[in-house]
Amino acid sequence: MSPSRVLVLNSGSSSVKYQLLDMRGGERLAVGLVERIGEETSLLRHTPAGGEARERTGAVPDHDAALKAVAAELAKDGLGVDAPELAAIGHRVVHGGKRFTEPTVIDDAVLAEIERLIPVAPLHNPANLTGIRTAQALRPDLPQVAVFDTAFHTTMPESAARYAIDVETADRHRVRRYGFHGTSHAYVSRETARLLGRAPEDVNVIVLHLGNGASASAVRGGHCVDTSMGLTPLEGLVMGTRSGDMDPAVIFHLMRVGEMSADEIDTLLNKRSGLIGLCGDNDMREIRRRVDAGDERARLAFDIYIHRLKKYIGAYYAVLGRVDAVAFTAGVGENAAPVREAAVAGLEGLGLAVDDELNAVRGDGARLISPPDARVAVAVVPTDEEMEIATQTYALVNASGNLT
Ligand SMILES: Nc1ncnc2c1ncn2[C@@H]1O[C@H](COP(=O)(O)OP(=O)(O)O)[C@@H](O)[C@H]1O
Ligand SMILES: CC(=O)OP(=O)(O)O
Ligand SMILES: [Mg+2]
Repeated sequence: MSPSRVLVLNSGSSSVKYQLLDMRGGERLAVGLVERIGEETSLLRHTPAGGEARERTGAVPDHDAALKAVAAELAKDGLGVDAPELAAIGHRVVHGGKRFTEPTVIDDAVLAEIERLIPVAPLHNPANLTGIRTAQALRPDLPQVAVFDTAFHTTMPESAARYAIDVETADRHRVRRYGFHGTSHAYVSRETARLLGRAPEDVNVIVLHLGNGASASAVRGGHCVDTSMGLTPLEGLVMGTRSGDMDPAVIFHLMRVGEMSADEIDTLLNKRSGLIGLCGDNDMREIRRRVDAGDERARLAFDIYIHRLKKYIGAYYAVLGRVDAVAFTAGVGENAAPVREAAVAGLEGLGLAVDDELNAVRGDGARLISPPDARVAVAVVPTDEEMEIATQTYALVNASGNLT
């Protein structure tokens, strides 16, 4: 039988999430993550199918070491990357620029392009590259496939993708809005249509991907028509550590009056802003705990986060004209009922409402949280970037005869 396993690596700025899947039966053989890479207290959590989770703490200095540790854990369960059943390794790559609109088998030219795009995804593309190079070293014979966060957004019309700046300057430097989290927006918009019992072509959805990074998208009939992230994953919503939208003149002001360098401002806006900059915490669980305890700074941070989210719901409602569903996903969207409640509060005029009891239910699958008679469905739809990457990777290696 031809090999049917796919290993998926989702390398973030300080973490790696991974899954080993058997695509013939759609079975998850192992899932895990390595967190706090580069710190003394890195954590590896590995869960084989049907088995107990194993945790290890201790310094994991970089992504290369993280992947080697992952490979060692897989080997303990007889699922080592040297297994002949492995068909391919699929990688989440955050920035694919304009060139990559589809999943792509990685060769030297693809690697060079991902590297060239580092300045516009400084937190993500370097980690993605390390993941690819380490995986290539472990299995040089296997196809390695890149699935790009930007791909789903390449259908955005020019009116949404262009900034209103001088066209020649923008084109010379490839300045435009690319959008990110596309694998998640694609998967969640499709799953939302399925939840409604309708074909994706017939459904307009606003997807709110609220993780540590966060973005919104307007999806019309299965195609993205607008999204909140731009040239880089800094634009748009308030995030864990990123500012999202602001007047670009803030940067010149900080340079001229604050005497800060471009690099200092880059770090400020990407790593010391958003929720952590506003209140010192970027985890929504901790922020809610502080809000409930009467902490004013946490309250203000929460209110700013919600205000921005609400503005995007309104904007994308106008972009789409008709909205069938609003879907909440990722760590915050799937778990934080108070965020969902506050984001939709007061939007009854748009046909949007949340049922308090349904919203409070904790569950694993996709579910509606709007009242049964609501004009627009509000849903919690868990994302599964790893499964989507595995599906696309497996389809590509089968189609291109790359299976060994
Ligand atoms: N039970 C929960 N309640 C509220 N927020 C949560 C919960 N679990 C996770 N989160 C939030 O989700 C975030 C992580 O989301 P995730 O989608 O995993 O992000 P990323 O992929 O960017 O690392 C955490 O920082 C935290 O704010
Ligand atoms: C693009 C992006 O912001 O990704 P993440 O949410 O994983 O940081
Ligand atoms: Mg994520």
